[in-house]
Parts: sequence; structure tokens; C-alpha cells
Amino acid sequence: MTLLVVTAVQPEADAVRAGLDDRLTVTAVGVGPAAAAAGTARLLALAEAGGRPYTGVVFLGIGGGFAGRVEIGGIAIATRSIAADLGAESPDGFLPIDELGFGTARVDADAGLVATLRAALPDAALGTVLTVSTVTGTAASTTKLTARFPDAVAEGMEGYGVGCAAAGLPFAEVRTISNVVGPRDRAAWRIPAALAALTKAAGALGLA
Ligand SMILES: O=C(O)c1cccc(C(=O)CC[C@H]2O[C@@H](n3cnc4c(=O)[nH]cnc43)[C@H](O)[C@@H]2O)c1
Repeated sequence: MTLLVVTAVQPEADAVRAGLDDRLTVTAVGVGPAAAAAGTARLLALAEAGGRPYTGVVFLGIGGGFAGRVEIGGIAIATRSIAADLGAESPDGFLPIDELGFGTARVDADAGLVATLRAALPDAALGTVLTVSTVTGTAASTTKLTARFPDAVAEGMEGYGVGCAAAGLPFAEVRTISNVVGPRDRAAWRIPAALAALTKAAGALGLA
């Protein structure tokens, strides 16, 4: 498989590069679903136009972990990436786009990629990884998300966008945990620990 490996920002790409073998390239495509989708789609299109198409896409980056599911410094492997805030607000609560009939907020991870990643990262948490445009920062929002997505293990801002750009190519999202999803506490973020775990997680891709 010729994998395109993408991250959100350059420090993540640098951490991933430290764990990758030379066969794979890694590119920072930007923060948030729109930038990540656009950047990933451009890289895929350029490779295809150049006659050297990628055959799979993996996003690696730091993320927030849901309490009790994955610890800070731990690793989460997405079984699916879901845009948690893609839909409509209503007096009766949030209506996901899937219920509105305008498409889906969900991208399933490739089973083969997930199996490879799980084998290489046996301690990783497995489950839904949520994509948001606004980092969750209150207990109330956290409660709403965990009620809607009881199998959510982590939260990020790019996975769904990258999965959309993959457009049916095998896709996977891996998050290393920098913080607990909940009331904003910037001082509690452990970005260096999450970046170190990214380097470890990247080594798994050499098996893909
Ligand atoms: O709130 C802050 O002061 C703050 C400080 C440092 C970083 C941020 C971010 O918003 C980083 C967003 C960036 O990192 C990913 N990420 C990491 N943790 C989370 C999270 O709990 N929820 C969503 N995204 C997270 C994200 O994918 C971005 O690339 C804020």
C-alpha cells in the first residue's frame, strides 16, 4: 500500500517523521476539517496526476481523550471518524446530517489498516474518534457528546475532513492523547507527551 500520511501541524509531522521509515512521506495539511480536507485532497490529486497515486490515507495527530477510555500519552485508533457538529440545531436537540438526508457525518476506517495498527499498537484504545470545529471545553458539552457517542474514545479537528478527501481510499485516523476532553484547562495539556507517542504510533505504519 502506498500510504499518504498527514498531520494537522508541522510539530506533529516532525514527530511522525521521526518514527517513519523512508518509504513514507508525511505532510502537515492544517488545523480543522476544511483545511485538512483541502490539503489532503490536493496531495492525492497531485500524486494521481503525476502517475504515482496513493492507495491509502492515514491521519496521525494529537487529540483529546474521553475520560475512562484513553489516558494522556495514550493512543486511540479510530474505527470511524464522525463530524460531531455536522447537522442542524433544533429545539429538540442536535439533528445530525445523517438524519437530515443530506449525506453522512461518518467515515469508516479501513478494516485492514485498523487491524495492522492494532497489531502494532496493542494497548491503543479502539472506537469512534469525533471531529469537531470547536475544541470541547465544558462539562455540559462533554456530557452531550458522550451521550450521543458512547463508544467515542477521542476528539480531534481533522479526521472526518481527511476521510472525506480519501474519497473511498483506505483511511485510518490515529490520535495520541494530549488532554482530557472536558472543561478547558490549558495547563493540563501534555503536548510533548502526545508528540512522543506520535513517534511511537508512526512506527506502526511501516507495517502497513
Ligand atoms: O485551548 C487552548 O488554549 C489550546 C491550547 C493548545 C492547543 C489547542 C488546540 O485547540 C489544539 C487543536 C489541535 O490539536 C488537536 N486537538 C488536541 N486536543 C484536542 C481536543 O481535545 N479536541 C479537539 N482537537 C484537539 C486538534 O486536532 C487540532 O489539530 C488549544
